[in-house]
Amino acid sequence: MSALVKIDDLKVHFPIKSGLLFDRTVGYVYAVDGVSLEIKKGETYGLVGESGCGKSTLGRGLLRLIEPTSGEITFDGTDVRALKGEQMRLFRRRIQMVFQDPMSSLDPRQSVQSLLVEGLRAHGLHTGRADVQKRLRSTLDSVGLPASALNKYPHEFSGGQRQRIGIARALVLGPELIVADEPVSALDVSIQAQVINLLGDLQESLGLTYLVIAHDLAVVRHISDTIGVMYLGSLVEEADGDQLYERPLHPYTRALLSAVPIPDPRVEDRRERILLVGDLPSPANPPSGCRFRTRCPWSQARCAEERPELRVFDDSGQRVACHFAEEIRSGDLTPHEVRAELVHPDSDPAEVGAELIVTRTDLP
Ligand SMILES: Nc1ncnc2c1ncn2[C@@H]1O[C@H](COP(=O)(O)OP(=O)(O)OP(=O)(O)O)[C@@H](O)[C@H]1O
Repeated sequence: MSALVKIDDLKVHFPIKSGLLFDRTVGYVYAVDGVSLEIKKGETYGLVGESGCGKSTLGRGLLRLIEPTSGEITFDGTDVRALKGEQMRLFRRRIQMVFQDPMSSLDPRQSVQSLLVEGLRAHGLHTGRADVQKRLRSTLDSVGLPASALNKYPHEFSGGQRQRIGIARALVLGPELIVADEPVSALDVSIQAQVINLLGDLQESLGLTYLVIAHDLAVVRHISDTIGVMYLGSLVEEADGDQLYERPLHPYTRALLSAVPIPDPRVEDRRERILLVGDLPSPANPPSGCRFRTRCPWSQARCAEERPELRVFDDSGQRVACHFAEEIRSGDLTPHEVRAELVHPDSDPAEVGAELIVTRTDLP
């Protein structure tokens, strides 16, 4: 499969302004700080990480809703950062966004028909009443809503149905890539699966490519061909979906995975548990070297001095940005704190003084 999207060393730095007229730049928020990745045609790329790590900024930077500071973005062979005027408008039609909270992204005063027509009009696709009606009905049908929904308003629908309208609004323009930013995190768990299945069905029938942004690894697991893990503006690991779960290499990925509950108590009791304590450092003042080192139980002097590159780990194609991924995996490097007794599921994390706690029950 060829790459539909190529992002190379993308940086999005927001200036921090000060002074009476806010005319003095006193620093930067390094929201995205050198991310490179590729999204293949027809695949789903899941981007995960804690709140504030730069996922949404990356998605918006890709669409140039936020102007990147530096780096390259190629979409279907076109240099996105060089696009202007009409070319930019055409490009925007090819990529659409689906947002987290359908209620706040849909204007409550507009009927579904008017919400869908708005996009068509903005892109000059509002040609002929009969054609438009046909297009709207078939789009609604593809997201599992009846044609009668056209004359209703967002508040008349349930949360899951509203997200279907959000998806219809993106689809009506016939995009190739959909950037879905936390598409199900505002929905009840029972409804989440329905929306995720719908996204999967649409991908199959329409050949869509997705960038799905989520803070929850459980959400991206079932739909992602490739998963990228972000931490403080950087990609720390990237792998095929299954591979990432079977063999997480980066300490941060291991911590994220250990927070996902496993329904089987026999597995749940035995597995590795890494509790991340402490807040995400400020992206305005990131740690030197490896951004994760201040919360990493395996950090060494080198981690403060040298920022690890996202490098290919072995011929599986898995990539990891950690100087010591091999040593951690083989067990040659032991974590600083082993406080197994305190990470029993009933223990209160507030009692735990250590920065990070690791049990090593099922490590190699
Ligand atoms: N327009 C902006 N101006 C200044 N700082 C910003 C702006 N947008 C985002 N940031 C900062 O950039 C960092 C990354 O934010 P971003 O929203 O991309 O993270 P995220 O991982 O998507 O988190 P969330 O899931 O909470 O949206 C945060 O520290 C945020 O405060």
